[in-house]
Amino acid sequence: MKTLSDPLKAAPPSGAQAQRIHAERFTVLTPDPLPLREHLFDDRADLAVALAEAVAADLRAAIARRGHARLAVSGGTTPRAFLIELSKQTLDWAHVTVVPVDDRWVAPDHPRSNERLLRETLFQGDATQAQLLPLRRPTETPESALLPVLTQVANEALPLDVVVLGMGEDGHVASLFPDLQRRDIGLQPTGRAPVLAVRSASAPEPRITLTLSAIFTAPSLYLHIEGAKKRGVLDGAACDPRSKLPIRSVLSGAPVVPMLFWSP
Ligand SMILES: O=C1O[C@H](COP(=O)(O)O)[C@@H](O)[C@H](O)[C@H]1O
Repeated sequence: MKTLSDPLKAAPPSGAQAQRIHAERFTVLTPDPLPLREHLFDDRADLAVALAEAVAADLRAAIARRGHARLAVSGGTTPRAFLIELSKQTLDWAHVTVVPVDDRWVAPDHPRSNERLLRETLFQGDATQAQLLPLRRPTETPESALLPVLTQVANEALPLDVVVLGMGEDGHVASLFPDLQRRDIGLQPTGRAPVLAVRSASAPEPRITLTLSAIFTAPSLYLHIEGAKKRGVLDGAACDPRSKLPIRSVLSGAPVVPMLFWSP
C-alpha cells in the first residue's frame, strides 16, 4: 500500500477536528491503482461525529444546489452511533430523502430490521421531517414487491447524493454477498436495475438491496468500517485483482474516490 501524499501536511484540519482526526491520507492500494481517501480515528465515538459532520455538509450542499438531498445509509450494527450523531446535525431535514442501502425481509419492528434501526436512530428530533423511503413492503417475499420498490427508488431516490456503505467481515456490502447469484445485476457499476432481491446462504432471511448501479450514482461515497478484522478484509480485497468479494467491486468500480472512515 502506497501513501501518495499526506493531506495533514498539505492542509491541516483546524480546531476540534484536528484533535479528533488521528490521520487523514490519500492512499493507492496496490497492485491496482485503487485510490482511497482514508480518515483514521482512535475512537469510534469520534469517528461517528466526524462522519455525521461530513455527511451533513454534503446534504446541505445538495440542498443548496437543487433544493433536495438524497441519502442512502447502511444497516447492521456499525452505523448506530453515526446515525444518532447525524440526527443532531442542523440542516433542512424536510428536504432530505433517506433510503436504506438494503433491508432484511422482516417486519419493520423486528430487531434485525434496518428500517427499524433508522427509525430508532436517525429519525429523531428535527430529522423526523426527512422522508424515509423503506425498501421493505408487507409482502411475503422481496421478489413479489420488487417492481413497485424498484419504481419508487428510481423515481424518488435516484440519483443519490450521498451513500454510506458498511461492510461485513465476509466482504459483503449492502446485501451484495460473496455468493450473490446475480452478480451481473448487483455488482455492475452502471446500467443495471437499481434494486435486487437476494437470497444468500450467509443471511438468515431474504433481502432486498440497492445495486452498485444505484449506489454509484452518488458523488459522495463513504465506507464506514470498524475493527482490525474488517480492515484486513478490505486491504486484502483491494490488493488482490482476482478477488471476487463485493467490496472489491466497490473499490475497483466506483466512479469517485471512496472515503474510508475507519477506527479499530
Ligand atoms: O447485513 C448487513 O451487514 C452489513 C454490515 O453490518 P455490520 O453489522 O457488520 O455493521 C451492513 O452494512 C448491511 O447494511 C446490513 O444489512
